[in-house]
Amino acid sequence: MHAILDDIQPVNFHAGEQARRYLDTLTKPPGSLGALETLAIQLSAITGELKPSVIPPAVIVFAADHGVAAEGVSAFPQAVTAQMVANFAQGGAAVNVFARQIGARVEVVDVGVASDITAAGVVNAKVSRGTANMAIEDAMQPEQAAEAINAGVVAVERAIKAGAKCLIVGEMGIANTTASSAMLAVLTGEPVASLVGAGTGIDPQQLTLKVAVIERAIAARNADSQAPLEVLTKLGGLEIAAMTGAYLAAAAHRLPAIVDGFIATVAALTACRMCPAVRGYLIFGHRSQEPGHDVALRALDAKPLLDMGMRLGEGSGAALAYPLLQAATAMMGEMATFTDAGVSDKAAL
Ligand SMILES: Cc1cc2ncn([C@H]3O[C@H](COP(=O)(O)O)[C@@H](O)[C@H]3O)c2cc1C
Ligand SMILES: O=C(O)c1cccnc1
Repeated sequence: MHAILDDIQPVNFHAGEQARRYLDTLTKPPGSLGALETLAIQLSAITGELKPSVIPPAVIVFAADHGVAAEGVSAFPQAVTAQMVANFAQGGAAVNVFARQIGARVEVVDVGVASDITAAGVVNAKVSRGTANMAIEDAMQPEQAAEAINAGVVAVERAIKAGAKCLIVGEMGIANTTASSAMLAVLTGEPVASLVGAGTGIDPQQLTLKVAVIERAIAARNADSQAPLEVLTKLGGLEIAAMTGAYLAAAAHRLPAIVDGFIATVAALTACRMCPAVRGYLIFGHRSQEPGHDVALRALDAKPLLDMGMRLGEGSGAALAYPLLQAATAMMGEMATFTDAGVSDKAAL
């Protein structure tokens, strides 16, 4: 993991500036394509290329279970994690559908599902059978968190070898909004009640219990808010650690990564706290309805591309946003310049 941190360089500011200047030579009023222009500049800064490609995208879903599910913090039983892994493997989940739309394969990586996974095609990188219950003990041991981070790094490097030019990571893990909320409260210092949401759809009574469980876990684990790895280890999850590793690897390999919803953004915040240069490689796909997502986005000074009222995870919102990146790169690659098209620019009037 230290090796990957050493490999991360800031995005190429100079390449971004070149893209900004080139955009104003294209046949449109300067700045008229708005956020698409900002996106094109960022993609040039990430890749160092004036006309980069984001094709093909890779979708990787990390799955793991959470000991804290035993506290009754989710609307669904823990067994759903493994059942959804089988569904991903069969191509039937929302993220499979959206991945097919964008021409991406979905790789499913088991980093810590609590039961044996028999579904074909699932990558076995199981670190343990779920985390420990953070209300009672540290969710992970430091070596487990490191192993899960490394599973994320390895998965991204596998995707790059297969030709990936853009990364979308998602997650599946019943009770992972509880783990993410606990991490976020410690990392930002915001009150737990201000960022906890309904996750899979718990009722108000269960929500009160969820807040209490998280507050109890935070007090008992006593993680140092300035030590992101410790926060991840004591309060996080194996799939959240793998996602953190995936964002670190994307940055190290200068690969644009589209961040999904609440859980993904907490992993992204963790990666950025570990290495602030990661931030430049991240594009935020959508705004989740989970209240903590706004807190996490603010902590990263991030503005998501889409606002669809979604609250699913799996990488679904990031996959939906991907065509906007394609549009940004196509604009750079295919639009005529004022000179090429013989269109008068403002300066020529
Ligand atoms: C069928 C089903 C499919 C899902 N796909 C993603 N999640 C999402 O819901 C879970 C987090 O919510 P909580 O913390 O309330 O358990 C995660 O697994 C997340 O990816 C799902 C949840 C369910 C039930
Ligand atoms: O935004 C998310 O990632 C999310 C929200 C609720 C449940 N699962 C995931």
